[in-house]
Amino acid sequence: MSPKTVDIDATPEWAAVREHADRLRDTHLRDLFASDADRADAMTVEAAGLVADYSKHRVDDPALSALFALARAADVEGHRDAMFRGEKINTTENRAVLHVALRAPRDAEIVVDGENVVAQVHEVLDRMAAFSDRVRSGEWVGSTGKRIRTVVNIGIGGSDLGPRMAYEALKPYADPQITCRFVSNVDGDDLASNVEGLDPAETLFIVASKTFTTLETMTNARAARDWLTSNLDGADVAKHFVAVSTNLGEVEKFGIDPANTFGFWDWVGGRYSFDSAIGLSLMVAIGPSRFRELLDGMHEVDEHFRTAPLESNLPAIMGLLGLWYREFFNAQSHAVLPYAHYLSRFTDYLQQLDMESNGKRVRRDGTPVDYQTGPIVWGTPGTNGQHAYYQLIHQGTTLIPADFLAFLHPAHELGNQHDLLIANVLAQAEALAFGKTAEQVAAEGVAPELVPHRTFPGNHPSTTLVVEKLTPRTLGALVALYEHKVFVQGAIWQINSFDQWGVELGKALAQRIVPELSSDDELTHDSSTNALIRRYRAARRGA
Ligand SMILES: O=P(O)(O)OC[C@H]1O[C@](O)(CO)[C@@H](O)[C@@H]1O
Repeated sequence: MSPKTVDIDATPEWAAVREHADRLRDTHLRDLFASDADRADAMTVEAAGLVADYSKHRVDDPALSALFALARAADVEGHRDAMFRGEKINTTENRAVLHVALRAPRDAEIVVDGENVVAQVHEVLDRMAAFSDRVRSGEWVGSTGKRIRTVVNIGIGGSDLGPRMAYEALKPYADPQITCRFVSNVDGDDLASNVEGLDPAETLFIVASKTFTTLETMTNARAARDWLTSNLDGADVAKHFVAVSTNLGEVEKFGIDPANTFGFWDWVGGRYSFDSAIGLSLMVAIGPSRFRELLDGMHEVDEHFRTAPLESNLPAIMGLLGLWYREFFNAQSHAVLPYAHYLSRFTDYLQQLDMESNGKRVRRDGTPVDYQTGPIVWGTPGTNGQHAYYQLIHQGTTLIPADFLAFLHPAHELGNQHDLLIANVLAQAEALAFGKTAEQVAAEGVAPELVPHRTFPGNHPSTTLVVEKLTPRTLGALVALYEHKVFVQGAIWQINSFDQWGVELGKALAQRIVPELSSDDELTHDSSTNALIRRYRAARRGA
């Protein structure tokens, strides 16, 4: 059943949130903290080992109550329950949205079209585990009898970003005997540079594609097969290629043994799929039991999201705070700033999760939105960003709400380096919130003409997420937290967060341009595109 579309910005709850935003527009975080000694304690919530301090946000209790009322007016809880029940809430594709089933325990039951999908999930997980164990133990060998040393995942978007991010994040837990590489771009330099120096006899390719028709992935998969067969005498493709896909027919046509194909289902969206068989490369790297820990961390957050009242529901709180700034404070973007070297790919991953889900301009019923939807998500691990773009967050003219991610224990203890890292993340959140007044600057004896330059306005909001340590379990919990945050926002904005029609036009135009680049056919694009194609034709003919 399709959830009813509500004119959310015409509701009294929306108007009430706007009133609170107007009331608080000129209130400084300094004053909010000064007037409430318990603010930090009251605005800290814990779920599945994630502790979130959201006290450095420009809200007070009445504003938060209005936001929770808005979530209820949008029936966030009803949408959430419909998702968990397996209803086809992806209405434009008539699909259920059940990534939560991917991490459900073996004895759980979620029925879609008469089938308990949890049983299917565990059947595939068991096959993935058996395969991973064979590769990790050296029992799986390539054509010449050598064990596998490198796994190359070929995929793009959701079939790349998740396993790539998690492999980087969990490197300290990975088997040192096997290295994973990730090839995604149709730019031939990606594949070429990634296979450089590899021994094909010890290389296993995982072709990961939900549809098994994606131009980039299929082009790279064919090129990888050519590389294998031309560099390894008598190569047996079946021993060096496995596939992950929902399209088993196309996989077989490619020449991959169905026995070495790991399926998933149309109710798993690409950007919600790294905990399905799409995570096979990760499972090979970290092993099945650690992969299970990751799934358990996700499940713990699923249960929190499913059962906690909105007032203590972490994804709901983060989603509502994001919406507060996006719509009522004109914030265009949201920074995610992990103070963890191994989370180098986390924000890339979140970009697809958030921007492909909520970068929408029509509501579920096809009517246009007349309010802001998904923000631009960006960021890199600290402290590098501090020496690059933090200047703009501190003193620029744009409001950029941020999530700081801090871990109490590092993977490697090197002197007091972890203290230095943590001091930096705490200092940044503090500086952004409270700034430095002109009076404070002047009192330090700064020359009057420099005072404006050295003044920090502050009042920049952030959430600090504190986690014990980056482990498979906590990584899973973090990913599920952001998945559900995106869900909450999409539900309030009345959009379908689970389709991605916006990527289609460019794909279709590229298919049209490909043959034109190597022909003399008359061009019928706009004058700019025509001229650019002619320039390319001329350069390539001269090459
Ligand atoms: O797994 P596939 O089918 O190759 O698709 C890859 C990606 O392409 C998209 O469909 C569009 O970018 C993503 O949603 C998806 O993750």
